[in-house]
Parts: sequence; C-alpha cells; structure tokens
Amino acid sequence: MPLSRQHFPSNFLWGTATASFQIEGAAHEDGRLPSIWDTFCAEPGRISDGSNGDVACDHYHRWEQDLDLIQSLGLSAYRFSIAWPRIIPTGTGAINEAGLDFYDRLVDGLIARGIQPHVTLYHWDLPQTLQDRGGWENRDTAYAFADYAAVVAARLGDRVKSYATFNEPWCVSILSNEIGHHAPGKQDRKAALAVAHHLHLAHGLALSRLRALNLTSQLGIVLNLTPAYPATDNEADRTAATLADGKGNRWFLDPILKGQYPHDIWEHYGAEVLPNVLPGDLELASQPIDFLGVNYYSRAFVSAGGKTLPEGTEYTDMGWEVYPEGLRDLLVRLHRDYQLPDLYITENGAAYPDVVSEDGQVHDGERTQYLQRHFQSALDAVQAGVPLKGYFVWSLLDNFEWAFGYSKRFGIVHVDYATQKRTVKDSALWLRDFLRVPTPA
Ligand SMILES: N#[N+]C[C@@H]1[C@@H](O)[C@H](O)[C@@H](O)[C@@H]2O[C@H]12
Repeated sequence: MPLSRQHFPSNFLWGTATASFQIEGAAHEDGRLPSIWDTFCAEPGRISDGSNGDVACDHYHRWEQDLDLIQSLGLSAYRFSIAWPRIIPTGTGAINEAGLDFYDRLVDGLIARGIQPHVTLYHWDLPQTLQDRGGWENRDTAYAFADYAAVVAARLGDRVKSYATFNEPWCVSILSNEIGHHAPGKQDRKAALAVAHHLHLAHGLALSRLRALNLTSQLGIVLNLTPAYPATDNEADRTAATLADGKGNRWFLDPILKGQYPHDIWEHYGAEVLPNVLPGDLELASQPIDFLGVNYYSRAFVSAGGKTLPEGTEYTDMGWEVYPEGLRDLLVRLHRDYQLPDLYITENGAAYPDVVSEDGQVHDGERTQYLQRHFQSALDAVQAGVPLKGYFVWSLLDNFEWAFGYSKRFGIVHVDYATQKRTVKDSALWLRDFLRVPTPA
C-alpha cells in the first residue's frame, strides 16, 4: 500500500509554514518600521538578485486568499511568524495596535477555516532600532524580546495552539554574525556566540512571561538541526563530524534541553570568544518546554580530506543533498540523547527551479518525490518510538529566500511576483490527495 496519512497516528498534525518578512510585504504600512532585513536588503551585494521584502507575496493584503489555499489543500495547521517591527516598531515602548490587529484577523481567519494557528515569535526580522543599540549582542535585547512576546501572547492568547520563541537560533547567531550571509552580516565569532547566548536567555525570559499568562498553548522553540556524517570511518573525519555536530546542533540543543553548553565545544572555542554566562541564565534557558520544533533539510557530509559525495547524488536547487534518511536518523538520535517533549518537524521542503508550463500548471515532480521520501522517513521515526506529533511543509508559497532573494522557490504554491498570481503546484495537489482520508464505505 503506498504511503498514506493513515499510516501515521490519527492525530498526527499536517501543516505548512511561512515567515513574516518572507511573504507579507507592506513593509511601510500600518505603522511597521524597518527591520534589520530591510536594512540588509538595501546594502548592495547582500541579496543575490538585489531584491527586498517591500512587496514579497503581498500576503499582508492577500492573506484571506492564502488561508483559503491552505484550507483547500486539507492542511489542518499553519505556522507563521509575527513581525516584531509591526507590534513594537521601535523594539521597545509603544505598541502599534494596527500591527496586533493584523495578526488578530489572521488568527481568527485560520480558526474560522478549521486551521490551527502556530506562531513563531521571532523569525529574524529584528527592529532596526534595536540593532542600532547592539541588537542581539546587547543583553538588553533579550529583555525587550520577552516584553514583545508577552504583548503578542496577551492579545492572541490561546487561540494560538503553539508559540515558538525563536526560529533557528543557529541562523540568527552563527550564519548572521560569524559567517555573515544573513542580517546584520557580521563576521565575528565572539559576537556570534554572544548573540547565541542572548537568544537562549531571551527564550527563557519569554517562556517565563508566557507561562505567567496561563495559556493552554504549547510553548517551545524551533531549531535547525543538521546531522553530521563522517565521509569515512577514519579518525579525522569522525572528529570533524563530531565538531560539526557540536557547533551546529549541540550548542543550541544542550542549553535548552540540558541547561549547559557542550563541554567539548566550549573548550574548542576557547576563552577569547566564549559568551558571558551569568548565574541563572542557563536555568532560565532550560525551563521545560512543551515541544521542540525541528527544521530539517539535509545532512552534513563531513570530510577532513575534502572527499565529496559520489556521482549521482541528488541535490535541490539550493545545492543541498536530498537525504531523507537523515531525518529519521536525526529524530532517533534526539530521542536517544535528550529528554524530549513533543517533537514537530516545523520545516521540511525543497527548492526547485519551478516554472508555470503551457498548460498553466507547475509540474514539480521532484518536490513531490522529496516530500514523499521525507514523509516516509518521518513515519520510520514514529515507528521507532520518537514522539513526533506533526509535520509542516516549508513552504506554503514561493517567497523571499533571504540572501537568495526570489531566485529560489520553496513553495508548494507558485507565486508570479509580477502579478501575484498563485498557482497550486502538482506537489500541493499530491499533498491534498495524500491528506484525503477515504471515508469508510
Ligand atoms: N534556506 N532555506 C529555506 C528555509 C528558509 O526559507 C526559512 O526561513 C528558514 O527557517 C530555514 O532555512 C530554511
């Protein structure tokens, strides 16, 4: 029998995901002020196609049709992020009611369509005014985040099924402040590790504030995790893979789930760049969470000697290896090594160079295969006893793919940015059929 949703637990949650800066547009409307990504887009050379988020998918004005699309596919959950620059535009202080009103309408629109709202409080669009005061390198920003989180949760309440504090702290810290490919585009390891620590602190501070609201919503965080595989069994490759896993995964998992930084990586980094961890910080950061969101895209194939993947390896348009087995391996490892709350795959999907064919359709067979294979891997994890409770496809819409601008298409729905026409891709039609449970005769 081909893979069917009936192979999954009957209460397994199927959803799709987006993020505010990537789809909303309306960058200067209803009181929103610039984020660090508005600033980053304006810096020549930062975005491969020179684009920005001023219009994006115009979701701010087209949200009702987009929610209709989610409903038409039979998805029962939608993960989206709140734009801090709409809610408290200067980062601290005055609340912009028009910003809260937008998300209020969005949440009510989802509920009216029988779709669960799942909120990410921070998906990278930090108010620029806070960056002007040091951004996440400044410990004060963690406290500002907790204030912002409390404002959002006080308004949206437990209409929202889950609140994730952060999306991908590794991207916010390392990719953005050590590697420099994302906003604010720094290349400073000490700064990056300070940012990571302040994110962990902010996560804890916000959790405390949200817990105090006595919501029925689940509270958690979303981590991008990339399992590292040594290219060979030799010691140099195994050591390199352990280091990659420690820097990319355990540096973010352990503070949240174990209340400590991994000792091997702490020693590896060395005193010069280590963050200033104050008493109580890690106790705050490791408060119990109700769920852990895992964003999985591919694995890391680690070779100390420059060995590459074999001929015939499949890649997505991002140049990422298609490796569905890595999802199962990752989830089973998490279940083995950590005391886990509920797990959700909060992002999995692929970019392919989709085009609208002459028949007006988007025949994205590679994406359908990608999803099928990763669904199977998720099922393998469930059958291995992993407390996996749901899966969100990244992404509902083609959207602003950060430093790649609009050149990479991750959506199960195609967006023509010139006309804003949405076209449901074949992968979405397959997903719709996958989700249709045949009614018993
Ligand atoms: N790149 N890529 C696709 C996708 C990105 O569009 C999301 O915003 C991130 O949460 C995560 O990196 C994954």
